[in-house]
Amino acid sequence: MKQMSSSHMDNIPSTPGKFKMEKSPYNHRFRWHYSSLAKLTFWSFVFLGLILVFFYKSPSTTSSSSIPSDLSRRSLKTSSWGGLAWEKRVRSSARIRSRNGFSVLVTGAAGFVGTHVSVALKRRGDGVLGLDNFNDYYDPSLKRARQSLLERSGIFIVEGDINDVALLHKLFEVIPFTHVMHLAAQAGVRYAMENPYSYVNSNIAGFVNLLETCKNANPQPAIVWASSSSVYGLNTKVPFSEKDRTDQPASLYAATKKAGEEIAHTYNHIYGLSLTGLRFFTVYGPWGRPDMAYFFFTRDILKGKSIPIFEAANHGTVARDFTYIDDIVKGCLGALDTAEKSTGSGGKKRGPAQLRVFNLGNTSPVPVSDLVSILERLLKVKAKRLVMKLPRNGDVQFTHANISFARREFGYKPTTDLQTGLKKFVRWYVSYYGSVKKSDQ
Ligand SMILES: O=C(O)[C@H]1O[C@H](OP(=O)(O)OP(=O)(O)OC[C@H]2O[C@@H](n3ccc(=O)[nH]c3=O)[C@H](O)[C@@H]2O)[C@H](O)[C@@H](O)[C@H]1O
Repeated sequence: MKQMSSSHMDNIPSTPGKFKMEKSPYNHRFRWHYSSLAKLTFWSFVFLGLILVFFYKSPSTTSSSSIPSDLSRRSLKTSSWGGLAWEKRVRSSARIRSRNGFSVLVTGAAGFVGTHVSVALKRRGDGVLGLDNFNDYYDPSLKRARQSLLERSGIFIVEGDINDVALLHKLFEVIPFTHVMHLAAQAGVRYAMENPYSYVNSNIAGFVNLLETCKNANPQPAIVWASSSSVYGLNTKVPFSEKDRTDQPASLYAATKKAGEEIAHTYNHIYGLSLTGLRFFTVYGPWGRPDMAYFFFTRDILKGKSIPIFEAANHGTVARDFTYIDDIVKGCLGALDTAEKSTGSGGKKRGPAQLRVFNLGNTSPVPVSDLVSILERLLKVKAKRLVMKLPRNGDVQFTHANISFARREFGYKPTTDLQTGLKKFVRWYVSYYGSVKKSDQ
């Protein structure tokens, strides 16, 4: 904004050079007054124009957030909320319909995990309100389709951003949420090299905004949020345990999730917020993310395009502990159900509060080349494999979860193997995108 106004001002020729002296002093005075008036009018218009431009460009006139425009370019632009009808929809969506049910704010509700978790919560009678900015990191029409799915279950998704402080404040003013399921994030390991600020904006600034609102809320909600298996970074000891070091992230994505875990510690320590971080291990399934390998491999195999399969040095196997979405949903609900209440109120801590981190994985890593073989069988199409060296852009060679902690705390027990889960994914993929030709996402 500042830049715009100064460059605009630089383009206006300076008036003294243009000022033509008149012989008569009266004339002169008249000309001077006339000129001053014209100048005053002119600058008033410029000023008014700048104000108008500011309000037009501003994402929400009620927002007190001051995120630089490049950081918020994919996030705040869709914000539209407020009004009586809007409030009515919010209340109806968040209404609890079962005894001892929760009222849960689900951020990232139009996302892959967010959609599945929201439906599961609603189904058992909890009140669910979604929040999503519908950004275009991947095809927003898939997010809209998920939104329609949620609407059919009576779940309203507020269109807005976790960086919109005024919006978050308003939501907590309307609904005294008992829980927040925080799944809004900038995901994807490799994209962090392309758009690093998006990770800082969503995974750090957005998370802090949310925690600020939660800490001031009365009552404070308990928060369960999505961390990532990527925090184990370059660790070589497997399976990964929550007790292992997490100080050598291999991507900015991982670093922002790790930062989230430290930030969670701080808000728990200072304000008594109950916080549970879930380290998801490569979640896949129907309604999944098109930026993930299993998803775009399916698309490209069907199209007859070659697919890049990474391998480590000396033909080393690259493998992931792929975890099916239904197992992840069970883990999310288990974490919510065992989350203790926050202990603070109105921004003040009243006692120690719960702080937890859990691995949610499948406990059986599968090489990426085996994933491709399963897809080939399910799709009945031979893949054009292009074996490539694992790029040095954030990928790690291997992930494997130790889940004993989640099993002990809330009986987490994944039951879907990759073959079964991919079968369900492929069935969904074909029904959603129709024929091969139409699968042009
Ligand atoms: O557990 C997590 O915390 C993360 O999981 C997911 O990251 P990843 O495990 O890296 O998933 P994904 O990209 O599907 O690659 C899968 C495999 O295919 C390999 N891979 C990938 C691309 C390619 O072109 N070729 C290839 O072989 C690749 O080397 C890898 O071995 C989420 O995206 C991330 O948001 C985060 O949630």
